[in-house]
Amino acid sequence: GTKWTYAGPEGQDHWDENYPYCGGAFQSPININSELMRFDPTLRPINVRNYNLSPNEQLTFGNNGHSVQLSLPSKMYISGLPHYYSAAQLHFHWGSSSKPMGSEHLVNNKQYAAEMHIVHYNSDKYPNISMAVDKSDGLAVLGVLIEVGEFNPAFEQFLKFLNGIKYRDQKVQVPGFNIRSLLPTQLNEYYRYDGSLTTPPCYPSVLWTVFRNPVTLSHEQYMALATTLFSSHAQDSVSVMLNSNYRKPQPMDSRIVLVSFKE
Ligand SMILES: NS(=O)(=O)c1cc(-c2ccccc2)cc(-c2ccccc2)c1
Ligand SMILES: [Zn+2]
Repeated sequence: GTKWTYAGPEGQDHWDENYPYCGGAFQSPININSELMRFDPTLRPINVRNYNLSPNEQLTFGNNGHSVQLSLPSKMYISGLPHYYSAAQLHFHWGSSSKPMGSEHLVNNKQYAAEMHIVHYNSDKYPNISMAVDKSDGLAVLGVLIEVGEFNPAFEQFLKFLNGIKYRDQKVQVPGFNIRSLLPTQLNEYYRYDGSLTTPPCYPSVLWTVFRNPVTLSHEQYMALATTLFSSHAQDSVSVMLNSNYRKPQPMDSRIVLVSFKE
């Protein structure tokens, strides 16, 4: 597709000029506001399956110019949702060194330092993610809010490779590890709503699950994520830093947020 950025002439306020869904309904992210929450006792804990990957498995960790993403094998899946959803990839959104606030979802107007998304597709109905990405019941994304605090050894298992993917389209292979260790302890406490991809083409195809409890990165880990990467290619004459890669909160329209916990 055409180029898009988070700021400037191809920035998020212009995405709808080339990607009409970005100006449509059911967009993500949102500000998850207490007034719009409704407790739903039917919301089951999220079950993650085959997330404990062997170190013999190699995962591709790459800089796609808009984020860093880790490819995930489709044998990983989640249940406890209306369908089984198989994993495809995980990636991040973050702020900058001067502004350590770059999460996409806000909770009662609080923006966190960063956010991790684990993208899954409805493998009951679609053979692969490309067939699922633009279907209303196609995707399920797990959102994990990230705040600066304790050092996180789980994240270190791939953050230590960041220097190998400083520039756009660079990739490295990283040994598999337990992806469950990236998630918060309680997978039974989360926010649920119908939304979209938070990047172009913004298809309204995502069943969002944002966990209530954040995980932490140390200040050094956060700064590594926020200051190492470029959105430009290694050979480009002009280097462009990759940071503040988050979309602003979108209109709720008639949506409410279902909540799996009482208080
Ligand atoms: N933020 S997100 O979860 O809505 C998201 C999902 C997918 C996605 C990926 C595969 C299949 C289907 C959807 C890709 C991105 C993305 C992030 C940075 C750069 C380009 C694309 C972002
Ligand atoms: Zn994302």
